[in-house]
Amino acid sequence: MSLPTPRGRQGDVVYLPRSGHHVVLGTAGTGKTLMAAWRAAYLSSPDTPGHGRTLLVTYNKTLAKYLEGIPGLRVRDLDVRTYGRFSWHYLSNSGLVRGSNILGGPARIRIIEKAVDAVSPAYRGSRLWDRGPAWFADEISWISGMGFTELDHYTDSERRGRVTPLSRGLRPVIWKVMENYRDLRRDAGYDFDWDDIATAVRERLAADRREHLYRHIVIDEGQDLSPEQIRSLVDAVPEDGSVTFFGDYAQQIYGQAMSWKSCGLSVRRVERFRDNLRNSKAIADLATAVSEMPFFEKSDDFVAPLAPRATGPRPTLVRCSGEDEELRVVRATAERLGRDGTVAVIARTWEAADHACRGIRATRLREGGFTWQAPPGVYKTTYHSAKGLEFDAVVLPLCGAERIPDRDVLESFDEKDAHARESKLLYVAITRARSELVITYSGTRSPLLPTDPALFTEVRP
Ligand SMILES: Nc1ncnc2c1ncn2[C@@H]1O[C@H](COP(=O)(O)OP(=O)(O)OP(=O)(O)O)[C@@H](O)[C@H]1O
Repeated sequence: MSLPTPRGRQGDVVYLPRSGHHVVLGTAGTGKTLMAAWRAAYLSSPDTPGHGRTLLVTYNKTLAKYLEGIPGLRVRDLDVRTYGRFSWHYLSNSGLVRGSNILGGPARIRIIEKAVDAVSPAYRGSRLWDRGPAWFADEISWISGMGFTELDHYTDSERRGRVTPLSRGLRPVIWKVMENYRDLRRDAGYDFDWDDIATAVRERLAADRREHLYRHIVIDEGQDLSPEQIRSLVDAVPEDGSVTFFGDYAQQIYGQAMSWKSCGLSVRRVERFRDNLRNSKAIADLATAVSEMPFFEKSDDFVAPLAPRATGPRPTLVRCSGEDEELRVVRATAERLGRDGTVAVIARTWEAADHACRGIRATRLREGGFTWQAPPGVYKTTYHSAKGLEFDAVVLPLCGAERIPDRDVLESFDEKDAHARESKLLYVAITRARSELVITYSGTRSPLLPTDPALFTEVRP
């Protein structure tokens, strides 16, 4: 099957000028991923004047694999990559990374914890140390993502992405933790982590006299790349090349909270997609209600959606007497819906997704596994990894207040920040469903779910 033909504004976006920078914002399900694919295919096609090798880049591996599988994208001059893969390859080809010496995941958190232990005795009594290592990891990611190389840049910056402001007086202390972490990391044999690698890419590009590998870069889910990552992509194309950025700020789930405006993109006008072509009206109404909750932070880049035309049943909210009953409902519902179409059980964590699907056949979508024309069946994934994908039906299990917002996030951030972050994830998860959505909970339902009874059909098993 080939790509659906662009409609209306979509066609204008595919054929935007072949040089310069372009920004396309759109709400969920408006065709950004498809048009990113179309644009990348157009820019790399030998029939296009000014064509050249093109990179289609996105944040998460599952989406990159999904894009790779689109038939129209299997062409010689087009590479589909995650940002991590692009940056690693570039530095590796330049001899600047050895093997896999880029730090990430729990090992990074452990080193940050050691850095906190090393710095904290000099500032005994500070409330800063009440924060968990995940909070420090997030702050260090933010500093790296902004590309700050001097303390002054950090102390003078407006710290976006936190509902609760972070006092400027504490920033030199956090900077010390970051420096200490980087020293410890180097001692452990790691030159970079996945956040500061972008600055290394930029530094290398500035000194690189070789011909540019890519003439055009198309970015999907651009809101999840840090400003420094976007700047590195802008630096990676020649002057007669192009960067096209597609994004949705309502789905910004990686904490950077910065607009494309701070990313080195200079554009004449911003294109906006408002027609949701994925969700039924009832599902889109629920997503809109989530985005209208008081803690859901909306930036200037938020695009108000138009109500979709597709009809479908209202989302079902199943109130269960306990977790055992809830899991029985989730498994039976997923098996029933998976007979005729694709159904994803999307949970907040991998542990919850595996738990919810225990005993049934479900394909785990961790680093791929979901293709352009996936067959009917049950798929399981997390809110983060479902990014960019879509399914005929979605089941969101374990949506009680005990689990959503996530406990670890609540412990690491204060309640306002935690709710702002977690409601974006919930928004992403809800908007993955084309026509059917089932949400289950036991105990008290999550405070992140809207309370308007008109949005759901509420049932007990
Ligand atoms: N021109 C079109 N013709 C037919 N279907 C379309 C068209 N454009 C988009 N769609 C359909 O709309 C749905 C959403 O498209 P897509 O995944 O590209 O949206 P998106 O904006 O990237 O969404 P999200 O940001 O929520 O992941 C898909 O099912 C896609 O096939």
